[in-house]
Amino acid sequence: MAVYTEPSDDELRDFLAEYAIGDALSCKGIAEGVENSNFLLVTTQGPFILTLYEKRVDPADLPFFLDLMQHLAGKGVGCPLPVNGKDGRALRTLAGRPAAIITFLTGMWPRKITVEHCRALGTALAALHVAGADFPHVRRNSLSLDGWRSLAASCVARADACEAGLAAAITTELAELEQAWPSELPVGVIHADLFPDNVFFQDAKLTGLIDFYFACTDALAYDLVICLNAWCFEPDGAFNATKARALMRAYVAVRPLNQAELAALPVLARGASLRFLLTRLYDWLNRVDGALVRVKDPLEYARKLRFHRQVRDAGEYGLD
Ligand SMILES: Nc1ncnc2c1ncn2[C@@H]1O[C@H](COP(=O)(O)OP(=O)(O)O)[C@@H](O)[C@H]1O
Ligand SMILES: N[C@@H](CCOP(=O)(O)O)C(=O)O
Repeated sequence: MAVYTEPSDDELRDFLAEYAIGDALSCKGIAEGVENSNFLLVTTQGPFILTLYEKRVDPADLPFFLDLMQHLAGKGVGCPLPVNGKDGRALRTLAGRPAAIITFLTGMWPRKITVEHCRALGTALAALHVAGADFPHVRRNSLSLDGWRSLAASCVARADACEAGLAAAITTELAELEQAWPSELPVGVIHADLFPDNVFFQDAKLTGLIDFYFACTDALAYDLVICLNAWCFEPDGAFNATKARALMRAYVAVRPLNQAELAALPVLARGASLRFLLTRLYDWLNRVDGALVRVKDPLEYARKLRFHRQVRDAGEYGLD
């Protein structure tokens, strides 16, 4: 559950008075998510999502995220739309945090991932990359090598409290990725956090994508391996080659990978594992007292990292 900031009734009333979205009927904290405080706001015009942006979101990046949703929705990608206030602005302040209201997306995220979900995801991810090709803004990925370096520096001294040997594993991996990280791959807008809880389905049909608050400009194939990690491993940690093949093949049917991208997949997958290992480890080591949030398991990503370290080529992910 993620509610870090709870606006008072007065703050909420004054905030909603800036919008023409009907009268508020209820506003309840949402029992999901990790990064921001989210509320289901129901007005006489229907449901909306109210988000207060928290620690990992730089307020200067918010126009990028909100414009991106607008751009993608305009190209037919299912995603929420920012709601403008009476003054035409989507972004304002609530309870001392940057805040926005976005439209409510119907559907549910899948609790039990199937091969069909992975196939639909591959198609949707490629469509997102194609639709983002002419998005005019650029946002550097703050959670790539530079970000991993500083996260690792702030975590390694205490990492072995999570698992013996974790500090050494992180240090070794980071040093190797510094050498091997590819720099010549096709880049564009990536979602960068397309986990199952950010993809909605209704009756087995993918209805849309949410949570664009890590979106940035980076290697498109990196986005694909983030999904590979998040969707193609079983709860017991086993890699599911059938799900991987479905995801990968659906993606390349819309946006083929070039030879450099194919060759880079195992290294990119290691980077994607280290990225989520480090943010989870940071959150695990710095748990916020009293926050309604479920801290995710860093070791899940330590195990995925170990898996990718022994992968030789993209064939093992279902691509020849
Ligand atoms: N536009 C939306 N439509 C419907 N539900 C949403 C929408 N945005 C967020 N949610 C709900 O809020 C939850 C948390 O949102 P998310 O953006 O993933 O939060 P966080 O950025 O904190 O991880 C989602 O799992 C979903 O239940
Ligand atoms: N997906 C990340 C955490 C970010 O949470 P989300 O609710 O924004 O998807 C992880 O699993 O570590």
